[in-house]
Formats: sequence, structure tokens, C-alpha cells
Amino acid sequence: MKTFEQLWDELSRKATERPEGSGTVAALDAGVHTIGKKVVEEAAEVWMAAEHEGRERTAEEISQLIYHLQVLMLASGLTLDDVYAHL
Ligand SMILES: N=c1c2ncn([C@@H]3O[C@H](COP(=O)(O)OP(=O)(O)OP(=O)(O)O)[C@@H](O)[C@H]3O)c2ncn1[C@@H]1O[C@H](COP(=O)(O)O)[C@@H](O)[C@H]1O
Repeated sequence: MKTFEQLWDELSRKATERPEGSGTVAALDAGVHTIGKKVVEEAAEVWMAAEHEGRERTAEEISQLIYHLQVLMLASGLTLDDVYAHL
């Protein structure tokens, strides 16, 4: 299990160190357009899970949406504080 901030730290490290086999590095190389489409896809899956698939599937889909949002933040050069400033 990890928190939002722990995942962010891990993904930030991966973006810098670019380890072999990292899906995050591959996503960052694919770019904002591709990552953005993934965000939309995962958001739809969150909606469908919440409406039809129960708590566990909804939590799983939300975790995937959070992951893809963080990748989009990295690809856009945003920091956590840039986002937290609007909460
Ligand atoms: N939390 C995630 C995470 N959530 C989602 N994903 C990616 O997003 C995909 C999910 O999208 P899809 O909906 O297409 O996948 P799916 O198999 O259809 O799954 P469902 O939506 O049907 O459940 C997964 O296959 C992963 O590629 C994630 N990829 C990585 N992480 C974490 O990110 C960290 C870094 O990962 P790497 O960069 O790959 O080392 C690790 O701690 C990982 O656990």
C-alpha cells in the first residue's frame, strides 16, 4: 500500500532515473496527448465502476486514475504544490 505522496515520489524518481521496463517512463515518452487519453479512459472506468461494479472495483479504478493523473502532472511539469494551491 502507498499514499498519494509516496506514489508521486516514486514516479518522480522514475522520471529522472528512467529505469528499464518502467511503464511510467514509456508513458512519459508517449507524451501528453496519449497520457490525456488514458486519464479520460480511466475517469470513465471510475464512473462505470461506481455506478455498476461496487466499492472494490471503484477503489481500484480510482487508484488507476490517480496514477495516470500523476503521470500527466509529471509530463506537464507540474508539482504537487501547483495542484494543492487550488484545493
Ligand atoms: N499504480 C500504478 C498504476 N495504475 C495503473 N497503471 C497502469 O495503467 C494500466 C491500467 O490501465 P488499463 O485500464 O488499460 O488496464 P487494464 O488491464 O485494462 O485494467 P482495468 O482498468 O480493466 O482494471 C495498467 O496496466 C498500468 O499500465 C499503473 N502503473 C503503475 N503504477 C505504479 O506506479 C509505479 C511505477 O510503475 P512503473 O513505472 O511501471 O515501474 C509502481 O509502484 C506501480 O505500482
